[in-house]
Amino acid sequence: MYIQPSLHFWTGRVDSETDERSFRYHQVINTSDPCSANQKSEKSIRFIGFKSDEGVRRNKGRVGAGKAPDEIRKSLAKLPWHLSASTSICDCGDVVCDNGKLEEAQAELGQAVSGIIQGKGYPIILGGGHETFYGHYLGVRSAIGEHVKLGMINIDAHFDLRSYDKEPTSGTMFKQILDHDKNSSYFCAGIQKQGNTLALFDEAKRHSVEFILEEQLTNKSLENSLEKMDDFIDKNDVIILTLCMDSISSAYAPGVSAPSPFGLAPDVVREIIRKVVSHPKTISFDVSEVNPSLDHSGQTVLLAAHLINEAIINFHE
Ligand SMILES: N=CN[C@@H](CCC(=O)O)C(=O)O
Ligand SMILES: [Mn+2]
Ligand SMILES: [Mn+2]
Repeated sequence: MYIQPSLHFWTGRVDSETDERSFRYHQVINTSDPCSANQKSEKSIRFIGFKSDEGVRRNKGRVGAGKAPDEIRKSLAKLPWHLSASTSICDCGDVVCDNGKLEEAQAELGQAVSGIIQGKGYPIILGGGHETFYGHYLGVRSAIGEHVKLGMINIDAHFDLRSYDKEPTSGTMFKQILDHDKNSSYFCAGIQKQGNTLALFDEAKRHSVEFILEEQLTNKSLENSLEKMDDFIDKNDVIILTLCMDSISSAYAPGVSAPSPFGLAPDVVREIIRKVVSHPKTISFDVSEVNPSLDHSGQTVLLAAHLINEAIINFHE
């Protein structure tokens, strides 16, 4: 079910009502229909929420991620706005997963994402469990057509290549896509041996997945990893980015279904995001797996908001 956008959660401190250089997100954000054509702005960032944790429930995880979009909005609202007036930012509302109908909700998210891209906007999807990514993908594929080479970059502790024979979950999206879409390819940064069985590593090999282990993604060896990502970007026509918040160390991101004691440091994730979104081939970004009900003092929500802010500041810059 689609819910119209509202400015209800976009509130915060007002340093000035007239000086644009003092503005925060809540003072610049508008609402928009996902399918409305873009206004005159050079760059149009559009949020769409995906209120679902049905994929996590089916994957036997800890539910609560469906509550993340509004919490992330509340945190983002308060951040200073660093872009010029030529960038517009709109909230396009939410898609809600009702009565466990995940496949319908993913299709609906796909329609919203596709509408945003066709209107020349850049979708930033506020998940939701990581099943958000399947809807994200559906929308992008529908907007770009089936023949375009699509590179999917996932920052995650997990491959999410599980079998969907029984049903799709938050752990199956990449297998669902790679099994059917021969023009898509997959790069995963932050993979953990603790988070994936040997069988999942075999599955990754079968699908020619490129990946970097979490232990290889330290500040010291980041350059090398970023070069590998560059090579992946070069091989594709369009890039989409997804961040599974459980890729980040549980010291910084405790509010997730599957926490990672050996997860990535936030500044490493920030560098990867900067690198990927600054590339002109990148057209969309989602942040998934924030679970506000498991969070400590909202720190995972706040970190997600700060990383989204980084993506917005660096988009095609
Ligand atoms: N999106 C998360 N997927 C992980 C969850 C792992 C877990 O719950 O332990 C996966 O299926 O591997
Ligand atoms: Mn994960
Ligand atoms: Mn995941």
